[in-house]
Amino acid sequence: MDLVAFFILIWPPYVANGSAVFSSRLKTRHPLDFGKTLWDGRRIFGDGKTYEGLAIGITAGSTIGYLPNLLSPHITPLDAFVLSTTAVLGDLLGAFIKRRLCMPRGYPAFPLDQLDFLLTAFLIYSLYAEIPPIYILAAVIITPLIHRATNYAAYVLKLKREPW
Ligand SMILES: CC(C)=CCC/C(C)=C/CC/C(C)=C/CC/C(C)=C/COC[C@@H](COP(=O)(O)O)OC/C=C(\C)CC/C=C(\C)CC/C=C(\C)CCC=C(C)C
Ligand SMILES: Nc1ccn([C@@H]2O[C@H](COP(=O)(O)OP(=O)(O)OP(=O)(O)O)[C@@H](O)[C@H]2O)c(=O)n1
Ligand SMILES: [Mg+2]
Repeated sequence: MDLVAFFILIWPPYVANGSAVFSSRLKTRHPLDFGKTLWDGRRIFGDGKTYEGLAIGITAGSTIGYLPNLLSPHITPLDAFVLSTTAVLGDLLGAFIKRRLCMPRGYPAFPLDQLDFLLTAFLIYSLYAEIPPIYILAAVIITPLIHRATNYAAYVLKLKREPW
């Protein structure tokens, strides 16, 4: 397993998902679903998914997420954009599923919260590029542990309302 290639692949989705929480510091935010509910009376995505979070996640993931390639080129800027955009969309899909399961915003849903963004990014990326299966296995094992640590850090920094 090429550890550098592995890191370079998971970094754009990590940055995209991790940086979206910085939107919580903004004065005004706009929910992606405009507050609308579906047939079940539940919000489409909920207040935790905003245009601002989406924009920060895609921008940071495509830029900061690409930076390691300046030292060791493995993926293109377009790849970093695809991996970041699909990561934030995967997080959105996770929220959509949680709302359909009647879980309120912030309710813990293991392993959906931990893996929705990464597996969505990997799935879409693998439609046009190859991801070694061992990378997927390694990512599925380490990401929930890192997610726990980063979410706790985000909670301490008052970026998140829950420590999970
Ligand atoms: C590396 C190992 C083994 C452990 C990490 C230990 C640790 C405590 C790291 C702390 C990193 C840190 C200082 C984080 C600051 C707070 C922060 C931004 C947390 C982001 O976490 C939020 C969480 C939301 O997830 P959810 O929506 O699913 O609930 O995102 C989880 C993110 C990941 C699992 C990916 C891992 C993310 C990182 C390693 C850091 C993300 C990088 C950035 C945010 C880049 C900085 C961006 C800007 C705009 C400055
Ligand atoms: N597209 C996004 C993603 C995240 N966030 C911000 O980042 C925080 C943490 O994201 P996450 O943990 O995914 O949201 P939750 O509040 O846990 O909500 P959900 O139950 O819908 O996942 C959100 O509360 C929100 O402030 C955002 O504004 N827009
Ligand atoms: Mg969450």
